[in-house]
Amino acid sequence: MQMRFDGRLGFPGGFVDPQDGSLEAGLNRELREELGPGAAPLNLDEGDYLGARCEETPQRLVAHFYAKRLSLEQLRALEAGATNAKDHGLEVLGLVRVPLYTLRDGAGGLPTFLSNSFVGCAREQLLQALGALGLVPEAELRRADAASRKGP
Ligand SMILES: O=c1[nH]cnc2c1ncn2[C@@H]1O[C@H](COP(=O)(O)OP(=O)(O)O)[C@@H](O)[C@H]1O
Repeated sequence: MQMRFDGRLGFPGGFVDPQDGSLEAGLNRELREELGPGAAPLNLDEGDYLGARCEETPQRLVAHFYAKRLSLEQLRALEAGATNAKDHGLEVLGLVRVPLYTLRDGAGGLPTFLSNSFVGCAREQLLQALGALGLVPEAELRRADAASRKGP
């Protein structure tokens, strides 16, 4: 995920421009702007689509969500290039890895990460992506979600 200019966590992405031609073209343009030219090989397509959520506040919008599983080498290359991205230091303050585990105290790791502030529906999107990509078992996701709502 990324730390945004407003101090909240969110996903790389943004508004589609009329010139983009398609949702995926807009998404891939935004990824290059926020993650740098290293994002070009990612080339997300319709097969990576996970669904849409609607938002009424602070503005009415439909948030389309895509997720793609990367190899560790691909992730490292992205991270290494991200500080050269056009938006780095402006809209994007840095990339963050998400802890995919829960520590023995039942709170450290994913539950504590989920207690951060997220923009829009990004928290729900994160849980959806971790399940859909098979990165965290569904039962563990539900436990982490519940533990993070309980607080310290
Ligand atoms: O990662 C995300 N997941 C879901 N919604 C998001 C995410 N990032 C931004 N949004 C939503 O998109 C809208 C615009 O976001 P942003 O603040 O980045 O654009 P802006 O700079 O044009 O205001 C906000 O309503 C926000 O809730």
